[in-house]
Amino acid sequence: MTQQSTVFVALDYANAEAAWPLIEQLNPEQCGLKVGKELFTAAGPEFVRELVARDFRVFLDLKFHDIPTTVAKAVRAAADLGVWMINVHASGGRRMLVAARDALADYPNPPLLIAVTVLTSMEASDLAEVGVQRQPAEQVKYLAALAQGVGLDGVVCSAQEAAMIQQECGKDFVLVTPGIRPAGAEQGDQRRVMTPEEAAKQGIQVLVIGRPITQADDPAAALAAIQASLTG
Ligand SMILES: O=C(O)c1cc(=O)[nH]c(=O)n1[C@@H]1O[C@H](COP(=O)(O)O)[C@@H](O)[C@H]1O
Repeated sequence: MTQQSTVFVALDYANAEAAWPLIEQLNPEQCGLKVGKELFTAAGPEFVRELVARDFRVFLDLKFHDIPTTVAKAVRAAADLGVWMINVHASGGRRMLVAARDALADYPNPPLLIAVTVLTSMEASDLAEVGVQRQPAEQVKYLAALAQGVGLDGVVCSAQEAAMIQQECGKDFVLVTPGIRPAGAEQGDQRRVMTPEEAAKQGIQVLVIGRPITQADDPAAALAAIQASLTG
């Protein structure tokens, strides 16, 4: 029996005013919300607290990648907002991941702590340019093993690597997959993509979807159509 997938809408808007019209139409029982670098930088922690107060599960996607002490403190600041999930870059290394994990040790209800493996916008040639000779899937597997070994809750990867990670890390390890594109949707800067239907069939826990929803003429209708396709 595969787990049900939850769609997290990537609120990649310039500011809170631009994001509210869509949020007002969403039901916190039906989807989660992802706040990333653009909106967080513009709208700040108060905006995130407001989403949490409205009972939304919030994925605060700030992809921390810094020295261990800085990341540990940033992780605590994020957890203090009451968000459901946060992320750090696995390539920050073991000591940084341990510091992030330990920073949450005394929280009664800590957010899920997830490691970004290889960004879904990257392909083999992009990795080679930063000195990584492995294929993306191999590098994802390598970093997922590191993250799981340290005790993180899961990883961000592309849906193309989901089956492999489930086999290596077990089905309780949380998979978060951006790069989701309905058939016919524009790929944009994403490189390792999959349709929502295919991703949901694999039992991926969190499907992150941005532009196919936020840039649709009717974003709420686009989300509803995607959700209908997951169960259909
Ligand atoms: O951590 C993320 O959320 C993330 C990791 C990754 O590897 N790729 C990726 O696209 N994301 C985020 O997922 C969202 C994808 O948005 P769309 O490409 O518009 O669906 C963006 O907000 C990205 O910042």
